[in-house]
Amino acid sequence: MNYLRVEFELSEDLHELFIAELMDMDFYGFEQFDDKLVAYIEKQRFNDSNREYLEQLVAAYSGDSIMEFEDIPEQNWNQSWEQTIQPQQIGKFLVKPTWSTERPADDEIVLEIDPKMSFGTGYHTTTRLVLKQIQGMDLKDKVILDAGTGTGILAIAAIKLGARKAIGFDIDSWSRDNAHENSFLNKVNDSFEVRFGGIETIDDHELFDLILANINRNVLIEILPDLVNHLNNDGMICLSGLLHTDEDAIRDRLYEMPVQVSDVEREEEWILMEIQKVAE
Ligand SMILES: C[S@@+](CC[C@H](N)C(=O)[O-])C[C@H]1O[C@@H](n2cnc3c(N)ncnc32)[C@H](O)[C@@H]1O
Repeated sequence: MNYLRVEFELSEDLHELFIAELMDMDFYGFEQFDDKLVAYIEKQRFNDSNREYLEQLVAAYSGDSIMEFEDIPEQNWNQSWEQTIQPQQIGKFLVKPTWSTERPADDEIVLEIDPKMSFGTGYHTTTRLVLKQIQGMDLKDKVILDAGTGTGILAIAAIKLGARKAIGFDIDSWSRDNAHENSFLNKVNDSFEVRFGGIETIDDHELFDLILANINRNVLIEILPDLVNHLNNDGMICLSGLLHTDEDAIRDRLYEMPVQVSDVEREEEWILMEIQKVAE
């Protein structure tokens, strides 16, 4: 499979906004520099109308700045991608690729994540927000749903915090394979089941103590009623992938559902909303 590398000459303050737009268009990996944003997409997912849309976006936000396209053969992709992935400490987690020799501190929980093409290196603020939110939770024996699992990083973290079982689903086949690989790398494959598809892969009778969903506003708004239906009594949802401008739309959507917003965490442009089930 071939990939397209798109380089945007773009000041840093516009990166988060563009990343949100690009994620909606199925772009995956992002590299951020002071004055440049680089994004990757499977070539077959990119067509002329995507290109036109990007041109309009760039024109609207950064005048006549430059956008460059480059084809990347798959073989080179992994090499160049791997070089950009460095270990990262996020709260009590050390997120690292297998090729890094960094050693964890005694009390750190290691998440070995080889991201390849899947989103979820821990570098993105939306992933970090969830990891920080769950690190202090008592997840012993809990059952977790990870909606839009990507690399599987959130499900793997939850299991390492004591969860008994996690189910992750993703509509992207590369993510499905990568989450599966990462479940073996972290030796949680007995407790982590990865499903290929959307919320319909979860049977009506399957209930969860904690649902983690780092996707994006439109998908979350669509699947929120299903997520709430799959919550145990006292269950909780962490929604991420939301910009602070999305908060009202999510609150409107929750209206008349048996839940309440119990916390909102903010970092840069992004928010995490923690939602708690309440007795009906
Ligand atoms: C922002 S990434 C999050 C990945 C990972 N959970 C993390 O926190 O780093 C969103 C993921 O959701 C997946 N996704 C997008 N729309 C989806 C949908 N309708 N159902 C399931 N997964 C979806 C994408 O393929 C992508 O892997």
